[in-house]
Amino acid sequence: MKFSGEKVVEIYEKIQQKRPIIHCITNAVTVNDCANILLAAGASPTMAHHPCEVEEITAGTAALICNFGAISDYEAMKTAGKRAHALGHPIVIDPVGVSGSSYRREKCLELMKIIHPTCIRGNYSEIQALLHNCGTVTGVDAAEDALAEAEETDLPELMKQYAKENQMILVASGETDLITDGSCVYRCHNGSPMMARITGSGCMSTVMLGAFLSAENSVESVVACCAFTGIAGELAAKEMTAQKRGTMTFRNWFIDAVSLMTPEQLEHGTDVDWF
Ligand SMILES: Nc1ncnc2c1ncn2[C@@H]1O[C@H](COP(=O)(O)OP(=O)(O)OP(=O)(O)O)[C@@H](O)[C@H]1O
Ligand SMILES: Cc1ncsc1CCO
Ligand SMILES: [Mg+2]
Repeated sequence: MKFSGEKVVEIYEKIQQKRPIIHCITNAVTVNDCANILLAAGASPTMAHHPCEVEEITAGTAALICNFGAISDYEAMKTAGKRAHALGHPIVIDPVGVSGSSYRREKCLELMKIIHPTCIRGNYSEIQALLHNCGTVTGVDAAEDALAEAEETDLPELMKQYAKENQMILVASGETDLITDGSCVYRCHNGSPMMARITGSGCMSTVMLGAFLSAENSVESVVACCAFTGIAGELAAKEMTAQKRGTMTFRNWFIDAVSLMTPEQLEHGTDVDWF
C-alpha cells in the first residue's frame, strides 16, 4: 500500500507552526550541518553537551537526540535522556559506529534500557549490529554488502520483532529506508546515492527525526521524515548533475533543498510503500 505525501506536508507544516527546539548531543564531525539542517527545516537547534547543564537544557526543549559518534558524551546522554524520558519528550538515538566498536554497542544497548528511546535510526550495518549484538564493519559507514546481508537475514522481519519487543520505532537507512514500529514495515524509496558520498546525511536525518517527532509522535511521522530527507537529497542531486558539481556543493544544496521545500514537491515526490 502507498503512503500519502499529504501526511508529509501535514507534519512539515506543524514544524513550521511550532518551531520546536531540538536538543542534540552529537558528534564534532557533523554538528554544524545538523544545526543548520534543523534551522532550514523551521526548527531550532541546541547542541549542549556538558554533563552539568544538559538536564536543564533538555527540559526546555521539544526532543532529544543522542548520537553515538559523541561517545565521550555518554554520561551527558544518560543524564539528559533520563530527564527527557521523565518529561515524555521524544528521544532519538543514532547508533553511529556500533558496528565497529563493541564498547559503543554495549553502551548503546545500556542507554536504550535506561532512557527508552522513541526511535533508533542507523544505517543497515549499525542496525544489524544492534539486532545481532555483533560487529560487522570497522568504520561508521554501512558495508557495501549490507543490503545483501539484510535480504539474507530477513532484516524487515527481524526489525519488526525487535521494535515490538522494545516498544520503539526502528529505522535502517540506505538505498531503501526500512521503518517499523513492530506492527508493519514501511519502505521509503526516496533519496540519492549522493547522500552516502558525504558524511552526515544520516546524522542530519536523525536530528530531523527529532523535529518531526516533536510535531507528531507517531511512526507515520518517522516515515514522513525519511521521505522528506530523501526528497531533499533527490532535488540536490538533480541540481548537482545538471551543473556538474562535486560532493561539497551537494552537501550545501541538500540543506538548501530543505530550506526551499514546497508542499507540491513533498506531495508529488513521496515514494513510500508498506506491508
Ligand atoms: N544509495 C542510496 N540511495 C538513496 N538514498 C540513500 C542511499 N544511501 C543513503 N541514502 C540516504 O541517505 C540518508 C543517510 O543514510 P545512510 O545510510 O548513508 O546514513 P549513515 O551511514 O548513518 O550516514 P552518516 O553516518 O554519514 O551521517 C538516508 O536518508 C538514506 O535514505
Ligand atoms: C565520520 C564520523 N565519525 C564519527 S561520527 C561521524 C559522522 C558520520 O556518522
Ligand atoms: Mg550515521
